[in-house]
Parts: sequence; C-alpha cells; structure tokens
Amino acid sequence: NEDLTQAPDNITAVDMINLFEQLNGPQPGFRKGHAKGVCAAGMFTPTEQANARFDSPLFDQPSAFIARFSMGGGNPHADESSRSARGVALQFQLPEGARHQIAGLTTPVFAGKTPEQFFGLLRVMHAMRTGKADDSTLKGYFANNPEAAAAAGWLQQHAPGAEYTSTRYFGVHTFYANDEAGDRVKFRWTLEPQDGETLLTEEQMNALPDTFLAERLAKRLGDSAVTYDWYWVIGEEQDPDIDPSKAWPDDRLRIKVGTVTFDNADTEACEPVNFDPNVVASGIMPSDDPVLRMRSAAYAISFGKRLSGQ
Ligand code: HEM
Repeated sequence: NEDLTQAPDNITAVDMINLFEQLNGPQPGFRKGHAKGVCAAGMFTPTEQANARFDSPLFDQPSAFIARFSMGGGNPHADESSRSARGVALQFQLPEGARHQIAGLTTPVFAGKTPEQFFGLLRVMHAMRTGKADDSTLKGYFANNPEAAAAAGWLQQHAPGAEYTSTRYFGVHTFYANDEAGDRVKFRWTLEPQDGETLLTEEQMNALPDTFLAERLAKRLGDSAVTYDWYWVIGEEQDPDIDPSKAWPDDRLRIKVGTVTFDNADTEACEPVNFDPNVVASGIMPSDDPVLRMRSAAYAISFGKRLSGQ
C-alpha cells in the first residue's frame, strides 16, 4: 500500500504513459498528452540582434514553421474554458532539412521538479477520481512536494486566454546556446503576443461551451496574421537550470530573438509530427533537467502508439 502523499522513486516514460492512459482511457489515435489541439503554420523572422549574438542556423534566415496549439492533459474532449494549462508547439524548418522544435505551456512553471513529482500528483488525482483519495490527500501531497503545487497555484491566479493566440507561452525548461564569443549562455524562452493578452472573464468561463478555441483560431487567422515576439531570458549563475518548477527572477536580461507570425490554421501538417523539444538546431543544447530529458522518451512512445491506432 503506497503512501499517496509521497512522490514515487524511479518513474520511467512507460510508467508515465500508462498513468496517462489510466487517467484518460486509451484514446486510440490521439496524443497521450495534449490530446485536444489544432494545427497552424507561419513564419519566423529572427532579429539582427539574435543573429549577431548567437551562433546557430536558427537565426541565419527567416524560416517557415508548423505549429500546434493544444489543451494540456490526455482528454481529447477537454473543457477549453477551464483553468488548465494550454500548450503551443513549433517546428522550425531550417535549411538542408534541419529542424528546431519548441513545445511550451501557458504556465511559466511545471507541476513538478522531477518526473516523479509530476507522476505522484497525477497518481493522487487518479485516486481522487476513483474515490481512493480526497482533498486531504492532495493537501498532504502538496505539503510533501511543494514544487508540484507551483503550476496549479499559477493557474488559480491567471485566467485562460480568450483565444489560443491571445496569451503568452513559456518554454519552462532551461536550454543553452553558444554565443558568438564561443561562450555558453543559459536561457529560457517566452512567446508574447504583440497585441497583448486577452483573457477570459469568470462570466465567459461559465458561459462558454467546452469547444471554441479551434473555431476562434480559424476565424482570427482567416482575418489576419497574429504576431508574437520571441524572447530569450538569459539566466544568471544562481538561476536553477534543472528545476522547471521554479521561475527565474523577473529582472533577467530579455533578448528579443525574433517574431513568430501565425498566418494559417487551415492545415493538418502538425498531426504526423512529434514535437520533442530536445530536437534542437545546432548551437542550441538542452539542459539536464530530468523532466525535459523524460519528454523525449514519453513523446516517442505516444507518437508510436497514436500513429499505429493505439
Ligand atoms: C515528465 C513530464 C512530461 C510528460 C511525461 C509529457 C508527456 C507528453 C506526451 C506523451 C505528449 C504527446 C506527444 C505526442 O504524441 O506527440 C505531450 C505533448 C505535449 N507536451 Fe508534454 N509532457 C511532459 C512535460 C511537459 C512540459 C514540461 C511541457 C512544457 C514546457 C510540455 C508541453 C507539451 C506540449 C505543448 C505538448 C503538445 C505537443 C503537440 O502539440 O504535439 N510537456 N506531452
């Protein structure tokens, strides 16, 4: 009999996918995480500053990208007006078939410092759903694993966007890049809509149906393109690079590395794509964040399953 208020040890990507399937049902053909979503596409234009400062082909020229917006979680029928995390994923198409991929969330922090802490949280939620645990179990879990409460706390304070293209997105993890001097700098990225954020009011959250985001996106991009500024926030020595549950201080240097313009929602191009965020352009390196590391294996299992109708 496990103590549900403690995080388990040594969780694998297979354990993760199994738990997602327990929570949501097998959902054949769907992504096991971020099951509900919609494709988009557009253009990335790097800034002069990014090109001058970083040594990566990502910043050598404008590039087309394939994108997908999504609801967090493995439920393909998720309620889009709920206070839950959403995601965006982009695959930049670089010269000679090279790719750079990012996949971030509407929360600046993740629900756990390690895969084990995240797993433990989902395990409590599953137990609550099946009547084997209650709110006090969850409280106990958060008391023992305060890092796992960070994302939920943020979501209580920040309403969801009225549209997929009306909120910020955060890369959450730390990556490294080579600068022109040959030094390695650490960074985390954010995407910020040039028109600012438009969030749902409490009234709208109550009145909206479960599904409205894909339709709003099609209408928005049908009318005109939406442009985001892409920032890299440069970390200092003391900023954590392996803990995605901890935000960095607000005053860190922000470099605008480019603009990301979404101009097409009439595409299915994202469906056969595995947006593994460890697929990066040369000159950019993932950190040893254990959550980031596990994402490659978990996405690969999900990808294989969904493409084979499981
Ligand atoms: C151990 C932690 C995590 C696990 C096990 C996990 C698992 C998954 C899985 C299985 C998928 C579906 C992949 C596919 O079928 O293509 C997925 C999608 C996604 N995840 Fe995660 N994830 C984790 C952490 C994160 C974090 C930290 C972020 C953001 C910083 C994130 C953002 C996303 C996004 C945006 C998608 C949708 C990608 C798409 O549209 O194809 N995930 N996740």
